[in-house]
Amino acid sequence: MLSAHIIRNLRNASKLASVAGPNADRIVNVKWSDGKTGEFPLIWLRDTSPDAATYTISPAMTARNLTMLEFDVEQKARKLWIDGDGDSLKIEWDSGVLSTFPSEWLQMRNPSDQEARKRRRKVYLFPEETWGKEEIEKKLKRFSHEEFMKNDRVVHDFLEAVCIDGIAVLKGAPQGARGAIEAIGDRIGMIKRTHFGIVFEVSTKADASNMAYASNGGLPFHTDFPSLSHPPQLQMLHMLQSAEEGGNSLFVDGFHVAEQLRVENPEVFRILTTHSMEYIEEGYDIHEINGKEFRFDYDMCARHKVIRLNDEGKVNKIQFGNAMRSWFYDCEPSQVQNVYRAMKTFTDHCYQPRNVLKFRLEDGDTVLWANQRLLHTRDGFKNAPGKSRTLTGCYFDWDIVKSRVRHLRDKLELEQNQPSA
Ligand SMILES: C[N+](C)(C)CCCC(=O)O
Ligand SMILES: O=C(O)CCC(=O)C(=O)O
Ligand SMILES: [Fe+2]
Repeated sequence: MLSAHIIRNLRNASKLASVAGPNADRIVNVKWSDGKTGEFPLIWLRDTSPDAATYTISPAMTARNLTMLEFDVEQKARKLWIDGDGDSLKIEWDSGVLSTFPSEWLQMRNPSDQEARKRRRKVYLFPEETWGKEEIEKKLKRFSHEEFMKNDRVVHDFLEAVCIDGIAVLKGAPQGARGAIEAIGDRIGMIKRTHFGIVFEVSTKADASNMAYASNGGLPFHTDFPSLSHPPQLQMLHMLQSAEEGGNSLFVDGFHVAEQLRVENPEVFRILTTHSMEYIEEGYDIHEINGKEFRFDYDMCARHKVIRLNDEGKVNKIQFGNAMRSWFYDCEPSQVQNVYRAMKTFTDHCYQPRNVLKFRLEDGDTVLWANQRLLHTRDGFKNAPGKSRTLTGCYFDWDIVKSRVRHLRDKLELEQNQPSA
């Protein structure tokens, strides 16, 4: 949908000066009065034409009517011209459809403008930099829980920080009151349910279903649920009752550690990016669903590389958890020793003081982070008499979190907003 922000820009857009083509490559050349130029593929102009024959646009949906089965990708235009004193490009197609492309519409989508393409790529909200201790201590964003609950701009800024820095904090929810996770979850959109329920509670329990529930001991750095082939992409924890001593939260940017290893220890980097580790998680968890106690039995098994690279060779996922790591190494026995050396070096890097962010969640504080980027843990703790350290938590997936950021950019008319159809 065109937001008011875009409509306002439309009025300020510079005028179209001329149109030429299509040429032999079926490119239409456009010039603006300020000297800017644009190369627009003719078939793309037909396909994206902002009109009711091409798109169904209603308040609840924008969707293309054209089907690829029927779409003639060789179709031609009868006539192209600049209309309304340079306000728009008009194209009359052989089929009879008439398209109108406002000047600003073309400028924002100009396929030959590198700036426009760069701007567009930001829509994926990928992190641009990794961090070590010093960087994150300077830039870690903290917002008031109360402001988050009532101010959409704070929701946007908080979630944007989580996308870019991989972590952000909400301070000062009502102390000792349950329901913060649910309330924040509603404000974000949709919690991701796992075999530990919608909202889980971290406290020391009998018949613990997880190491975090088993004792007041510290835990090793891990990402949650390497046992799943699609582990939750984000994790949130809220401190209900902090420990008397210890129980600090520790985080490390796994992307940063991976980049260090790429430079400082290429052989370890090679092993961790090529050798899959297997993780198993067998047991059951009892949690509440719809007010009733619910037991879920599971036998999870998945394999991941500790460091996963995307097609361009950039680090894009980290999975590691020693508690669930299995006995199976799908390689020649002679390679196993080096796999262990690599895991050990990776873990040593995670614990290097230059990499670790450590802070204490006070009662009423919440932290949200990227579970496929950061590794996290807590240190050991001692409870005050009768006061058992308790956190509540849940998971999210990026699609929901990023959708919320984009939606708010549109709703609040923020400058980062991008057009849809
Ligand atoms: C936090 N909790 C217990 C719900 C899940 C932890 C998953 C893991 O240990 O990988
Ligand atoms: O106890 C904590 O602070 C964190 C435990 C943990 O690793 C988790 O909940 O995933
Ligand atoms: Fe965890």
